[in-house]
Amino acid sequence: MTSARTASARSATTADGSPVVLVRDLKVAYGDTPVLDGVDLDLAAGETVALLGASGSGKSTLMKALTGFAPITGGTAHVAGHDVPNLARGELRHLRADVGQVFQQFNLVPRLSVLTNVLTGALHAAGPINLVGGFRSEHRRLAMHYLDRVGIAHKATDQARTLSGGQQQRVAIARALMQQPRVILADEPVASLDPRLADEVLELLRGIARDDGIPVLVSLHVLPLALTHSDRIVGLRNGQVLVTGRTTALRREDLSVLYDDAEEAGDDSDD
Ligand SMILES: Nc1ncnc2c1ncn2[C@@H]1O[C@H](COP(=O)(O)OP(=O)(O)OP(=O)(O)O)[C@@H](O)[C@H]1O
Repeated sequence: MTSARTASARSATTADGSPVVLVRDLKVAYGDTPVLDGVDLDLAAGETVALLGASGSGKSTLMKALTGFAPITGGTAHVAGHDVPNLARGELRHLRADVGQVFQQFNLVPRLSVLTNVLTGALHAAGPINLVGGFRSEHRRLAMHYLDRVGIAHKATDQARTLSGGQQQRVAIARALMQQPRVILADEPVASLDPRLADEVLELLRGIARDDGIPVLVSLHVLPLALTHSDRIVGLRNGQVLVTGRTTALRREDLSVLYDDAEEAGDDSDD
């Protein structure tokens, strides 16, 4: 039987010290249509990498490819020690247990308590058999620890549906942490939040990367948010990496090539 692991983050580098995520020349195609065409990506312990690109550039597909949900047709992708393109079907569960995911829609169960929602994160690793007899006390302690980590322990017994969007996203992040992931992939995690809450949630994710050592890949539509809340930026255009570099070395103008034919890359305010 699987028992709750300790609250400390597991190593965010592989045994030889290489990045947790190492992608080279990755290609993804749906049928005859290429969607990713030669993408390179590294994610190392402690860093937050913002993934930018116009709608349809391939951001979600890249995230899906890293968790075995997109058809990889070439290149290599190592994620938390898993050789993604060559995984046997039964190994996918282990890959997905090592990858915490956060989405635009928080995907909480509205009528369940905040605590129970977080506890479901443990199922990724433990499997449904551990539902029999309910969650163990170690899991409950761990869930409270992570609720405290995201600043929302006082809401533990409230129904998830009663929380604000920003609070719900914090619960979703706590649920991802409950997996004790080796990496977090956050696909447009603040697209439904107002600018102040977006800042808070992105700082929370960055703090988790920095303080807990779990690298975060976060896709964003809004350039100023990426420039404020990331250590590095990877910019996709038509399935290729067009811009990449340390965030402090990039200016908004450097990134405009990602959006030349697209809508305005966005601002971080609604006005
Ligand atoms: N299951 C699928 N079958 C066929 N084509 C797909 C599939 N999923 C995505 N695509 C195509 O792949 C391209 C990249 O889509 P993707 O969702 O990765 O872009 P994105 O950068 O995440 O866009 P957005 O910012 O709008 O979410 C698009 O042209 C899309 O139509």
